[in-house]
Amino acid sequence: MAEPLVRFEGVRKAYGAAASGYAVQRLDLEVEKGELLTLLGPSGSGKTTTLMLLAGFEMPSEGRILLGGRDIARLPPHRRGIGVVFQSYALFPHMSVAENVAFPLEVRGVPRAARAERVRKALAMVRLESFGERRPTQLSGGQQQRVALARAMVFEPPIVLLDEPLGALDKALREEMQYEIRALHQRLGLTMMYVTHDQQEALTLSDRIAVFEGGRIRQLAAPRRLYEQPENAFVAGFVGENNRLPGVVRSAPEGEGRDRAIRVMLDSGTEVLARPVDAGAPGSRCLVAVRPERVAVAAILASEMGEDALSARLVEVIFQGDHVRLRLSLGDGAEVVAKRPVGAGMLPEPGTLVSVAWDPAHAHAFAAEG
Ligand SMILES: Nc1ncnc2c1ncn2[C@@H]1O[C@H](COP(=O)(O)OP(=O)(O)OP(=O)(O)O)[C@@H](O)[C@H]1O
Repeated sequence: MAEPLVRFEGVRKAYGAAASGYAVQRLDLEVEKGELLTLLGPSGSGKTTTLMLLAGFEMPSEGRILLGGRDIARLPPHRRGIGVVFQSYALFPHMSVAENVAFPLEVRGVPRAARAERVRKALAMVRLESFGERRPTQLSGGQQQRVALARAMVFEPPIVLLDEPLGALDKALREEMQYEIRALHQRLGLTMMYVTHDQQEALTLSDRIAVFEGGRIRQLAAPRRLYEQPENAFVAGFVGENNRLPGVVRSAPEGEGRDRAIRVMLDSGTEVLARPVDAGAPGSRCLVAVRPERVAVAAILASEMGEDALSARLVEVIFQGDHVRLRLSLGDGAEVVAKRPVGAGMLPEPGTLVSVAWDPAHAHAFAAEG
């Protein structure tokens, strides 16, 4: 195996005394050359700290960080040769767009003639060739962020770090920029480490996603795997939408492969089959998670639908453009949401007694957390 471009080895970071806690708990993480790795997690989970440790703006309390196989502990930020893009564009207002992009070349002593050509190329990469003479204030937010990207890439750094770079943009522009960053990453084979708390953004952009919680990585996987096979209740709840049904494990696993299942008594009073992920032994509390798009709803009584169907009352139908959401009450306060494409058949009236069911292979049973 080729040496990863970046390697965090047992890295911990406490901002104050260790007794007051670690912002990053114990990080072992590798970034491969040419990959776009996203750090995803709620506010305060340690994503920015991890990025700052790599950029050199913070120092680890323990552990090592290697870049290209070399320990970078003693290198100040400007000698690490890493490109950084922040949420606030941090462009120099008194300089033109071209001067902003030329700045990293200037500090690295690139001769003037070579600078002009590289600036032109970098601006072309972000489709701003004709904007070189403008001031940053004469650009839209999206354009300013593209200048910041050009400035971070112009000196061809081995890795570009991006901290919520699209956080200040409106939704439409954010989505457009996501495709643009992805295209740049693929076309140029750039290695990128990207911080966001927006799971949709992470799913769109990433080769792999590291899900952070409380300074730890809870799962590191490709987007599809993360979505379809979350390894714990936290990831199941944070990535994509999930119905979360608390209950108690009733039986040890039976069956093999896709059919491996346990029985769970839901708090709402029904027993269901689910695929065990990290659920404990019989008697322990657990959480069954089912994606709304996996919940089938039929306007017949549960007893007619099959032994694993639950009976529910349709509470509300919410129109959401390309799909409708059905809110269903299981009794005892428990609710399930189902998602259906628009035009997928007649819908029962709110108030109707219906049945809901799902393939047990799509119901994941996790150990209850917290
Ligand atoms: N300079 C600092 N001094 C002290 N504590 C800090 C400092 N920076 C961050 N922290 C703390 O470290 C923890 C992790 O913060 P960090 O900014 O890395 O999280 P994050 O996941 O990037 O959050 P956000 O999405 O809100 O930016 C938090 O508890 C935060 O309060």
